[in-house]
Amino acid sequence: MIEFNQVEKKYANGTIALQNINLKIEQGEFVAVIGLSGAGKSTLIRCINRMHDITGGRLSVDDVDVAKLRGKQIRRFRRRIGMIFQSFNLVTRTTVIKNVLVSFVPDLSWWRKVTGVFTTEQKLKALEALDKVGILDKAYVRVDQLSGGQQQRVALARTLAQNPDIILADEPIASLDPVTAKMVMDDFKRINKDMSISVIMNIHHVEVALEYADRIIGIRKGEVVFDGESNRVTKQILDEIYGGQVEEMKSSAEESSANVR
Ligand SMILES: Nc1ncnc2c1ncn2[C@@H]1O[C@H](COP(=O)(O)OP(=O)(O)OP(=O)(O)O)[C@@H](O)[C@H]1O
Repeated sequence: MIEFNQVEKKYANGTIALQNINLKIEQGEFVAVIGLSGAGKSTLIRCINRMHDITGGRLSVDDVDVAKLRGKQIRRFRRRIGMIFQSFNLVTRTTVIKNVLVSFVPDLSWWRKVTGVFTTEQKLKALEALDKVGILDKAYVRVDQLSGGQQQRVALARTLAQNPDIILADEPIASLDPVTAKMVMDDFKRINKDMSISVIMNIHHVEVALEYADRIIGIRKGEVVFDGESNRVTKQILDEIYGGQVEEMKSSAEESSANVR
């Protein structure tokens, strides 16, 4: 379980990005974090794996106080938490399978690190992860020959290969067209349900968030203003989260999906 207890995050320049955050996220939940740009969504999910240090309160993952982890402990802790970014973060000039195998580098003996020789078991695990996201046939294709959606699936496979308990996803579909975005969201949903991996996703597309996530956390100016099941989210709640800008956002989203078509 991920637990935020009166968490605060103040950046060095004095910006208070999060305050009074109290949340409990059980293993296996699919949570979407929504809110306006600058509301604190990225900060919230990046505190979970210590990409950002909190400045107040307590944040724990399975009773481990995240702020107290040091050196090797942080690296070990992060092995349990996959991270997916909008920009995929892949090495595009090499093959898909090599990108997935990267997740095993921390486990390699020093000579394997130097020679870049992976074990047969690791190669099989990498192929298995690619199969789980439906791109096994692309294993030996160079990443720069894949579409954006396929690249995001490679990133997802790389994360799956590390066998995580939690996947943090920071705007994973922001640079994808609506059809591809849906396929990637289907992957997240399947992984969440079949493997009981918690998914905590920061997402701008409200309709997608409501369709896929079981739980919505609405953030406004660094504070949680809504926390509940997706099917409880009303227009009034969205107005509270987005400060009455929902209609405006919907029409600009419709415009951009019309452009894609
Ligand atoms: N490294 C940083 N240093 C100082 N302030 C920061 C830093 N990162 C973010 N902030 C500020 O913290 C607040 C929350 O930012 P954050 O990126 O978490 O918002 P967000 O909801 O994810 O926004 P977006 O949807 O645009 O990504 C904003 O006011 C932002 O300007």
